[in-house]
Amino acid sequence: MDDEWDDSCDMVVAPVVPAYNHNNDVDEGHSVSAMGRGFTTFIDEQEGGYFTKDSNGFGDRRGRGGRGGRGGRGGRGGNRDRGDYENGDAGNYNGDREDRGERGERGRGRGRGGSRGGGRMGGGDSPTEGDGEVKKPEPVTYIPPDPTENEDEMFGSSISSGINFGKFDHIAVKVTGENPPQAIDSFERANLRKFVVENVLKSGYKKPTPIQKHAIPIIMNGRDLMGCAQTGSGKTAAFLVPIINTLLQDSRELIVGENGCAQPQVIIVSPTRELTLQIFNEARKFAFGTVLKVATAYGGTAVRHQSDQISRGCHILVATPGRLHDFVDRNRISFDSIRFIVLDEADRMLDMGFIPSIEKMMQHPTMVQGTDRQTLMFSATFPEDIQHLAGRFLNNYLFVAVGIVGGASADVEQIFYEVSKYEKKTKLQELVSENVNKRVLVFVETKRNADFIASLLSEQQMLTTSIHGDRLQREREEALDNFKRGRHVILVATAVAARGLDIKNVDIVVNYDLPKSIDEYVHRIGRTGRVGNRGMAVSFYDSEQDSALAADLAKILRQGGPSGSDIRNFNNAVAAEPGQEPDEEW
Ligand SMILES: Nc1ncnc2c1ncn2[C@@H]1O[C@H](COP(=O)(O)OP(=O)(O)OP(=O)(O)O)[C@@H](O)[C@H]1O
Repeated sequence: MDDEWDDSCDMVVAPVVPAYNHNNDVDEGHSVSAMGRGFTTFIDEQEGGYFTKDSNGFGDRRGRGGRGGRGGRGGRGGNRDRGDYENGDAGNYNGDREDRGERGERGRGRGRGGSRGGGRMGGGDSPTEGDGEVKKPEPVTYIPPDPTENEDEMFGSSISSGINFGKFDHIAVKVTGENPPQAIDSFERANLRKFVVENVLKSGYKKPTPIQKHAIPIIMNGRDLMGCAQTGSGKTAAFLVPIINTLLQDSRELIVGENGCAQPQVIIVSPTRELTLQIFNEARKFAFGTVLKVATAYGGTAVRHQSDQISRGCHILVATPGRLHDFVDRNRISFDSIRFIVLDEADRMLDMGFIPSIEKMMQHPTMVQGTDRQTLMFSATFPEDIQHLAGRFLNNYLFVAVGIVGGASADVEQIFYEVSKYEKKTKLQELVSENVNKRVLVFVETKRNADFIASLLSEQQMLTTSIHGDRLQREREEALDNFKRGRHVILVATAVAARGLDIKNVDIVVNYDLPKSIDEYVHRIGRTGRVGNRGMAVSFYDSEQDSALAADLAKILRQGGPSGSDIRNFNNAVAAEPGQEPDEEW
């Protein structure tokens, strides 16, 4: 029973901190004052129409979603990524102690003051109610739908490559480090096993992208890797394909220890639950038809359910750090058999919010030596200070940079409107009415504003939903699914949706509020214009709020990246591709 599981939770209770008097609830994963949680335009399927409610969009279940831990403020320069990597998936070991962030599932219906900061496992996820009384956390009962077994559905999830896919070949690639292996130029000639090639081809991949051309042989040759390539350029397959191939080529016994303690051979960690779920589905796809078992562990879901799956043994575990540590602390997972560790969105995973979790994993007593495993890190952005940190976990690694490290996808047209905060609403309304039936992803800074904007657009008869850290996990997954399937054409999101999510046909990304860091901007606009498809990003620039970002934005618009190259200054940096940087029209 989940209850038992949760009761035995070794929770450290943070000291009671007076309610933080936040301004309009910047979405850092802490509590907001009471208000409806989440907004969705209701789709009345029976009637075939829709109606809207100005409630929380979920009938009378008005309990607040509680809080997760503080998302951990970005390391560099203060407010970096102060977003919604929330509900405790971010760092501070609140982990899935984050589950308690979901206690609103039972609808307590009262707001709570947020405890800011946070010590170990307390962080923003203290079980105190603001009155100093310690409440027993309610267990999370959400069991996500079983992953599809339908082959068409499984392989149909990819975004089809677009008109500019061929131009990937013109992007300069730099590979630095000792003895890089030769890049591949086709999946068929990459010495991959039959099943793996079949699964790649069934996914609709005809040619590898530049990061895949380099990362696949590097990983198959047993090397560690830091890989940097623009958003939507196939980094996920760049690590999954060679890992799965290696697991099949050099198979090892799948071990489940005493009391169902699983020993995965691969751990892939990512900063958000939705991204974790997406990578899990990708891994299932590339491992389809093989003996490999893939499992997932992420917060906001019933622990027992995931625990049962994992205890059957898994070669590959895709997890958020919080839930991963919850399982590790309870001896449900150990690192004794690890062969690969992957940090996806690695710069985020090594940022202040997550670094304690990553260190905890890397230094865990059961973790194999760095030289006995491969450690792989991927992101579209990789600031130098984070690269320094990353170096601690890597062993004689190769660094692959496709194009400019931290550069924006050249397939995204970037448009800016200078608007004051009072004009934003009208401008957004105009924009969506000029783009009826287009799929629009709107980023806002606060959870409260996400709901507000979603309800505003719904009043305009736009099928709109929202995703943010105050929504229950079930609601978050439903919102994303409805947006993916086109049942809702507008998704209003906080930063929780900024990284990694691969959604077909996102026509326009709107930065209703610009983010605080340029890297975050690059990730957000990268939700459109993926795999050679064209996309558009419209940003509302408020000179009172956003001037600190202006210089970096100008750089990005000139197609320059903010973050440089391999910090190790290898002399052997080679432009591995003959091509030049793409010209203007790119
Ligand atoms: N070689 C390929 N040919 C065609 N499509 C591909 C290829 N590789 C990946 N894709 C598809 O491209 C899309 C983007 O891939 P993916 O999500 O791995 O990008 P990413 O580089 O990780 O982006 P982000 O930085 O935003 O996380 C996916 O739908 C994926 O299935």
